[in-house]
Amino acid sequence: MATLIDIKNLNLFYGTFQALKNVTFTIPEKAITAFIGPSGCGKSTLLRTLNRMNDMIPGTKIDGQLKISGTEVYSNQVDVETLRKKVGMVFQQPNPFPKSIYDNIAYGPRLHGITNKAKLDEIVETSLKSAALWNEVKDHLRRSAFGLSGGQQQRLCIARALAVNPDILLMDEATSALDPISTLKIEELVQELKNNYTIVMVTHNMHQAARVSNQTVFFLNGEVIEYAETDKLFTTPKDQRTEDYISGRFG
Ligand SMILES: Nc1ncnc2c1ncn2[C@@H]1O[C@H](COP(=O)(O)OP(=O)(O)OP(=O)(O)O)[C@@H](O)[C@H]1O
Repeated sequence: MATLIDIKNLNLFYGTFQALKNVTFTIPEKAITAFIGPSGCGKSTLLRTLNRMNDMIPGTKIDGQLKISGTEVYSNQVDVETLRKKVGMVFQQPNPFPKSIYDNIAYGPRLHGITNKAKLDEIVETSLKSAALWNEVKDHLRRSAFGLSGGQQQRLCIARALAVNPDILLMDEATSALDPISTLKIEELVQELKNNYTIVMVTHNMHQAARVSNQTVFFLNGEVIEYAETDKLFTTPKDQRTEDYISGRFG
């Protein structure tokens, strides 16, 4: 699998607190990479560096290399709007806009200058189909997104991210607020999406990482302890700390 994201000696500080320490690994394209580790180990921080969401946190300092498709993400030349279009994000709590289902999906494309109704209709349909939601909502696209169930809202948020045609989808514990059936649906959906997108997911749920991902990265105290194919990491971890974590001895 070709490398899409190349991280080398990445350090991140919140003020004087160092949240990421010398992080080095690569993320392959069109695969699912899971970040696991105990609370506070830096998983979400690293995820947010990938589309520069940390830029919004005052006092954040970052050094080292973070390249996506060979381009340094933290270079002055990078247009953050364009970066965030290419690197979409789905959060823990479904966060649809207070708008109709249709307008939630059309929001991003409109922002990027698409006004043609037929084109928007097509994007809405394709995105909802890709997020496995179309059949459930196609007859009431003008209804408020708030009328959907939590699991449907999360698939709507995935559809909204897909509508601007990203390469990468970041998922920050995107199923932790959902019931088991909705979680399973999203896990199945993510398996489909990896055919066309590179997925990076933070999960607290080791079973989910083991079920869904191709690669797993184990973090502890801001450091990458182990990075391996998911099967290998869960069956024959190389580091004792990984073994202790996956066997439930801490965290
Ligand atoms: N905005 C912030 N300002 C200061 N410190 C922060 C900020 N965000 C996170 N941290 C600290 O950085 C460390 C890493 O946090 P992060 O949220 O990345 O961990 P995490 O592994 O995703 O945790 P969790 O699984 O609980 O979400 C923690 O010690 C946290 O307290």
